[in-house]
Amino acid sequence: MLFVPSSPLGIAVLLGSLIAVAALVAWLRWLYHDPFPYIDGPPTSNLIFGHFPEILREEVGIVYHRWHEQYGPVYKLRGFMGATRLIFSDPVAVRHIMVTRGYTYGKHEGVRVVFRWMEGSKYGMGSLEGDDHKRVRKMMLHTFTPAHVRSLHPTVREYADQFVDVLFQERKQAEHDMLGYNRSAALDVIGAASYGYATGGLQKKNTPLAVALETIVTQVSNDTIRVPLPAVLRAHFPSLEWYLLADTRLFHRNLEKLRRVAHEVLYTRKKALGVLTKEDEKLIEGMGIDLDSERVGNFALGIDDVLSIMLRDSAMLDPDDPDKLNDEWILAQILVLFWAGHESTATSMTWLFYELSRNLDVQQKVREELLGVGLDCDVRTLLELPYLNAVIHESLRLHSTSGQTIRWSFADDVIPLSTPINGHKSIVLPTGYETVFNHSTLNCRPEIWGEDSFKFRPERWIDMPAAAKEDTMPGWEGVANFASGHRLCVGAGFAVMEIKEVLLRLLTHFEFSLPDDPEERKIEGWNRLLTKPFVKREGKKAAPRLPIKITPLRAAPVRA
Ligand code: HEM
Repeated sequence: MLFVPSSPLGIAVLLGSLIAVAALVAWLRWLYHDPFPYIDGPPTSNLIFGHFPEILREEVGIVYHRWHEQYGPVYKLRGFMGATRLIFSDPVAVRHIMVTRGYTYGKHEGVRVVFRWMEGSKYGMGSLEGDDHKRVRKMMLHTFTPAHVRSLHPTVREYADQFVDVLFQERKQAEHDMLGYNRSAALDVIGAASYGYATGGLQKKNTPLAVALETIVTQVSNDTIRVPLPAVLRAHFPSLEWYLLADTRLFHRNLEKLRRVAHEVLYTRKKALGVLTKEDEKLIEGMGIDLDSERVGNFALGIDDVLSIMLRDSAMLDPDDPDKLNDEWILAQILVLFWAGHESTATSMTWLFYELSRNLDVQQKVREELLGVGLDCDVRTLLELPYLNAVIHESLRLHSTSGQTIRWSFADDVIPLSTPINGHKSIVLPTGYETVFNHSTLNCRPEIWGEDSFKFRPERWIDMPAAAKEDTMPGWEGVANFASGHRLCVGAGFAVMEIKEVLLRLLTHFEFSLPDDPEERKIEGWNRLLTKPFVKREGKKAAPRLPIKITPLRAAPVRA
């Protein structure tokens, strides 16, 4: 039986003893447990947190570049309590782990916990592994084929037009927060394209849905910007999940808002498709959901939004077909799409506007290409514009919003290497080790992109160096941002189409430049679940934002 002291002294003695035992375990592990003595790595003296404090001290990615330069494509770091983690940028090793060995590597339970929190259940794609992940992914891939993505283009165009209108309405402001606009736009787009749900974010910022999403992001990511204790505890003691959020009630309230929206869109669709059951009707009544609400009224049968395809696919399967997903599963994927489909696109788009505002010559060059095809250009033409493509790839290369991919070994394995390390042609990796792929390191390897690999120079994608053409690093079109293998982002094509359409409309109407105040121009990238821009003088605990000056280049369009 656990002895729980009641006096303050007793509690202090208990805590002190626990810390002493933890430190002893860490120290012993540190001294005696290193399965990779032939692999180098930077020293650290932090027994409990290993290299975490050093990683969090500098802007995202910086320290990894230094270590990569010093220790090469494979090195080791220490994690919590002396655990060893391996960092890879060797293409053969990365391909083996991310692509070839598939589900031998996956997400650590502590990471899956966070996905389960945010996706509101255990069925969301982000937290699934193995066969469960396979069947949901199969369904998702079917909804994001290139042809279907192109068919969603008119919806994206509608919101890109709204974006232009909002910027004209607010043009008198001296400065605009580009991150805020992009978030609203991306949320509107994903809501409409996925479920015909009008989130209304562009027209009325801070809608309850947007606020709920933002509050959850801030809550979940707050622990990773201070000392990494809660994040580390979560990773090692996932069963403590609810105790590790500062305000679980607030979290729950916001999650309920998201789940309610998910129910609204699911049952509106089911009604429209004629597959609403008696049980569904009871549930809707119990939740007080109005299926004829204006927000979801956008939908009409025949619009192939993502959810309709999921429901139709599922309806066609036999009840005992293992690929058939019941409502609980589909509800979870609705939340997955809200998360996966808006924050990452909005943040990537924001970094792109940052680069274009710092590089006005590039902005002008891409504007001329866009003016050349005109606002009515069809989606295929838009997707093939070479300079637009180069600009987006270059910004993604320099700014990976997800920062890194971490995979945990679920079984013993032997990892091949392209270049031996201290005579070892491969690494014997036991079960239960963390392998880390820092996107920025993978994207900016000087051996692939040359000495100026940290510079924004879109032309490098037009006249690609031979090493880049021959590069075998897995990823999406030469960048690591969208992960790879069986977890490659299913929405990458959609995200890029959306960014292209937004650029087409925004750059042909406005010029974007850095603010006049030099202090407002100093931007840093810190982790807030994703790598977001922060104004340097406000620090990394402030709200992320990107101040930008917007100047109209022509009169506001008159809409019919
Ligand atoms: C520039 C924008 C985007 C970036 C950088 C991005 C990045 C990523 C990354 C790194 C992953 C892998 C996460 C992991 O390892 O678990 C991922 C997965 C995913 N993304 Fe994206 N994403 C973007 C846009 C989108 C959009 C617009 C959608 C939907 C329309 C989307 C849907 C998904 C889904 C469903 C997954 C889960 C895939 C799986 O687990 O198999 N993403 N994304």
